[in-house]
Amino acid sequence: MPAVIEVRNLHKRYDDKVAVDDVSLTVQEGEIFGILGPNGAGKTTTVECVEGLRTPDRGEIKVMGLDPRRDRAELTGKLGVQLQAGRLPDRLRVAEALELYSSFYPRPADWRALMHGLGLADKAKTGYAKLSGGQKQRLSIALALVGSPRVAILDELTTGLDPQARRDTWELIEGCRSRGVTIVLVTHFMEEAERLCDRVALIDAGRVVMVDTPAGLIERAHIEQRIRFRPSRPLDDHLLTSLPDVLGVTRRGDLVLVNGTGDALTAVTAVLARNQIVAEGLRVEQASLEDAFVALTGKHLDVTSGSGPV
Ligand SMILES: Nc1ncnc2c1ncn2[C@@H]1O[C@H](COP(=O)(O)OP(=O)(O)OP(=O)(O)O)[C@@H](O)[C@H]1O
Repeated sequence: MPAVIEVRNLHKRYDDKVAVDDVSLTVQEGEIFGILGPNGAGKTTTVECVEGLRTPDRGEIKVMGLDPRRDRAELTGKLGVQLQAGRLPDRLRVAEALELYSSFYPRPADWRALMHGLGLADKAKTGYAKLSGGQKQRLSIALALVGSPRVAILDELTTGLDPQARRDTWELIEGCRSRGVTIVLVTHFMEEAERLCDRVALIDAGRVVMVDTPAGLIERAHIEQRIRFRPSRPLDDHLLTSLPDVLGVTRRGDLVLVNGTGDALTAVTAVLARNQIVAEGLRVEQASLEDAFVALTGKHLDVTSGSGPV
């Protein structure tokens, strides 16, 4: 598959803050490529350089063989970019915005179909300022896709959407992929990355930690078991972290989550029994992308913006 985006040794700093520190990425034609990482990892800066909105300090970027800054005019129409919130005039109505944007492109998509597909039809005559956060978000996705781009870059695709709208949006994005659109998806929703992305780049502190399929990342993190339970008495994590089969221990409320290799379950239950601790609600689960992220970076993603199950 040919590469549609190539980023080589990208560096970008803001004053004394290094935001992107030697990032290299290749996005192949027709894939959904996820960029996943915690807040402040440098995801947005990276894609803004790819979009030509920021000038890198160093490095090389090619989008469909073009330079995002020098060849900006030529890229318009081939590259769809999701607008950040609040970038439209307050009184511009949904249908007007879509019709206007579609008029900018030589081969636009059917904007009415996009409006329906994103659940905005009943808001066609509503001004931008009167839309809810989720509706603005959906409009920004529609505007990114209305030019029928070959490549779309979607930053925080479903942030602020309710579970149903999030699922609908995922379907829409899958529909785009099946029509051959290449999609770059910046997200910190693990479930979204796992469901949609063909490959994911894990980014942390301005660097690419690893690029692989979601399943490949999980495999590379060598997590074979994920055990969760509620201890009947206070439990010192060190009892578990000192076990050779345990890769990591995290807490979620009163739940203890243990990632481990093949024999972790036996080792954990033995140590709990020795300490007269009952593992209430004990479950062994399949490792997720989130577990892989923690194992590979030693960090949790910031999930304050609500990556709960949908
Ligand atoms: N215009 C700016 N001026 C100064 N610092 C900035 C600017 N934009 C981003 N930064 C800093 O650069 C780092 C990377 O930010 P960036 O927005 O690229 O990260 P991100 O991974 O997209 O984060 P988030 O998920 O929170 O959007 C952060 O420390 C951020 O505070």
